[in-house]
Amino acid sequence: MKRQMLHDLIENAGGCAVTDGGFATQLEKHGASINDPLWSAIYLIKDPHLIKQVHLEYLEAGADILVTSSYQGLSIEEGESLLEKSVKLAVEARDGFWNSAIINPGNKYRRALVAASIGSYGSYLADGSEYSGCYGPDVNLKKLKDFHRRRLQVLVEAGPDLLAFETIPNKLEAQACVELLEEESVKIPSWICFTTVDGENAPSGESFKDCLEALNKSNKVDAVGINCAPPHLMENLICKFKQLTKKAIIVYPNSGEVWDGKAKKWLPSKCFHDDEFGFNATRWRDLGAKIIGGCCRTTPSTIQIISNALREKS
Ligand SMILES: C[S+](C)CC[C@H](N)C(=O)O
Ligand SMILES: N[C@@H](CCS)C(=O)O
Ligand SMILES: [Zn+2]
Repeated sequence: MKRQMLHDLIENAGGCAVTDGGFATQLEKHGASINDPLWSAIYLIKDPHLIKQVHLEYLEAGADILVTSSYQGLSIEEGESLLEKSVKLAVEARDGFWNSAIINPGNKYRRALVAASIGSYGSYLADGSEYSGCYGPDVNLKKLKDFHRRRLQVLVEAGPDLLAFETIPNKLEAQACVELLEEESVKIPSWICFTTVDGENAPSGESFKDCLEALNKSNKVDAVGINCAPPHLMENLICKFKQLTKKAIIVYPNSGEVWDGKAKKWLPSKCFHDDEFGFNATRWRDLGAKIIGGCCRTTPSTIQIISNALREKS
């Protein structure tokens, strides 16, 4: 049953599954220029092969979940077909990789799931507000639902295994996402991830207790957690979320660099190097995280280290 897919994956992975790392970051490692309102989705037009290659690199590194390149961008005419294409490319990468893996007697991989990325309204605004939570007085629940509805419909129609709401910075948008999942009768699992700056609250200043209220009440939400926040904040947040929800907890932090929304670049800050992700991933798992990966400024080598650490016999 589709609804069970995410929980089955977690169980098959021994209680903690690995999601992939920064998608745009890895595109950039290949020389891509993503300084565009569509962000990584621009490569759906410019170079779809590169999109598939990045997915394959994350699969090789041990990712159990691929997040599609649909984080930003439906604001252009061909937006709908691009969204479909983002799912198709990830599914093709997954299927090709899996068909080769299973004929290998020493296969150590699991069949990965494809999660359709739905970035926050703030990411579309491209003003850094996915890290501030400040959408201004004109943004209400209806506006956020109107913004997300069509993209959600098109992505679900394209046939991913699950939906990944990413970098949600406030309670209102979390509520909009849940209401849409209910209204659209979405049958596949979903996760909703928040950003945070202080490691205690959502960027808007609202408590995670408040932000999680609507999510906890809905059986359309399978996992909740944090993405694209500094890794040193994860321990405290996992403990906090354990008190606030019975849902599976997911963390996929960035490297610790901070996004400057005006200058459009990552600024150095308190970072984890790849080798620190291994030990920390085992800590996060032991504290109760059920899905662990990386976000911006992490790469397949980060995911390889996480995957190796989580699969080592303890
Ligand atoms: C994950 S953030 C760094 C994505 C980019 C941002 N929304 C922008 O368009 O500038
Ligand atoms: N899935 C997106 C998230 C950005 S915060 C990416 O990895 O580029
Ligand atoms: Zn990120």
